[in-house]
Amino acid sequence: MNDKLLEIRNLKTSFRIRDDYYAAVDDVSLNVNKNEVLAIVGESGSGKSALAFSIMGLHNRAKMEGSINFKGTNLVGLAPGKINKIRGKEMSMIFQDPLTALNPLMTIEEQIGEVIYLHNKAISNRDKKAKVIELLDQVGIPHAKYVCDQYPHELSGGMRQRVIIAIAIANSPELLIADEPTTALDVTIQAQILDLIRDLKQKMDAGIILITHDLGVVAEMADRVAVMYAGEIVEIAEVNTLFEQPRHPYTRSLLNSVPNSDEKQDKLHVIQGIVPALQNLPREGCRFKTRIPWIAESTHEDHPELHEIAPNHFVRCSCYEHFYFPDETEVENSGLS
Ligand SMILES: Nc1ncnc2c1ncn2[C@@H]1O[C@H](COP(=O)(O)OP(=O)(O)OP(=O)(O)O)[C@@H](O)[C@H]1O
Repeated sequence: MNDKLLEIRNLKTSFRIRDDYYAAVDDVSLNVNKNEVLAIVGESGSGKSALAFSIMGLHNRAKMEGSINFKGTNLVGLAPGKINKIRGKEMSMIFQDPLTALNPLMTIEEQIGEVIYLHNKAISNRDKKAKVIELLDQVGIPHAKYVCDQYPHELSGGMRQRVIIAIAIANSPELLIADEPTTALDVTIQAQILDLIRDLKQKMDAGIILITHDLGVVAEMADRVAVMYAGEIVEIAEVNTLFEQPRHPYTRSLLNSVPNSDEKQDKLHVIQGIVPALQNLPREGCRFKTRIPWIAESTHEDHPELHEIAPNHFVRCSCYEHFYFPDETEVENSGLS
């Protein structure tokens, strides 16, 4: 049986800034299988949302190259009419911020009902309402009939996020993209929402792309993890491998930034700096080079590629073989402190 749902090859998504195009997603290749959670992690600005929006066909003016094969159809360059038929039905997205994703002027029933109707115009009002109530029940919203007539501002943050999830799963999508689905929520609600997503994966056999800053969530939810830096995937591996044997300097830095790490206290835990702005990204050589200047130039590849260093474990650039966390003198000497 072929479990492959999504196959992305050499995807490059570029935005026009003034007179030029700059890639926010660069040479990304990955697969997502049915009944699998692929987590995508990386700092702010690394291109996670740009990748998610590329898959969903939501970038109106970006230039897209490469391919996004979803169940045998290449979505890159697909006519808007065709992608609209897929989006919201076969693939859907849980957005970061429930307040901006919901229409403040429509009731909950109208919003969920609209998505159901869009992909099934023959449905009767009665069946549509029954389906809305069933979905609200499914995402754990109590008093579903009453909530149907409420507006988004009348619900708590956790309840609004559940509505967003109800909308995303209304047509039983095979691929679900969740972009920071729990960032705005408190810890208890967060756990409930994650349970819900896990449930969807199992019950609907869905493939899930989970974008998050939270490595605790990754450890709990993901089957595989892709680490993005400056638009590129720098490491991709099964979740246990990634946590137990991280190889790329950036992955090692991300993991060391988790409190209570076991790494020795006399070493710097976190690599300084931030992802450069899109126009200033280094486009030649190893993009992480400037953040680890104590590592010899000669250890980087001129054209870093992803290498399969063990089955299903890919790392970009050979610098990982020579990487170590520096002591403070080395950082001072390198001018980074
Ligand atoms: N529509 C756009 N036009 C121009 N630049 C954009 C656009 N969308 C994103 N970018 C730029 O692309 C880069 C990647 O942004 P993206 O939002 O994908 O990062 P991210 O990893 O999702 O960050 P966050 O975790 O903060 O959401 C950033 O430099 C961002 O400024």
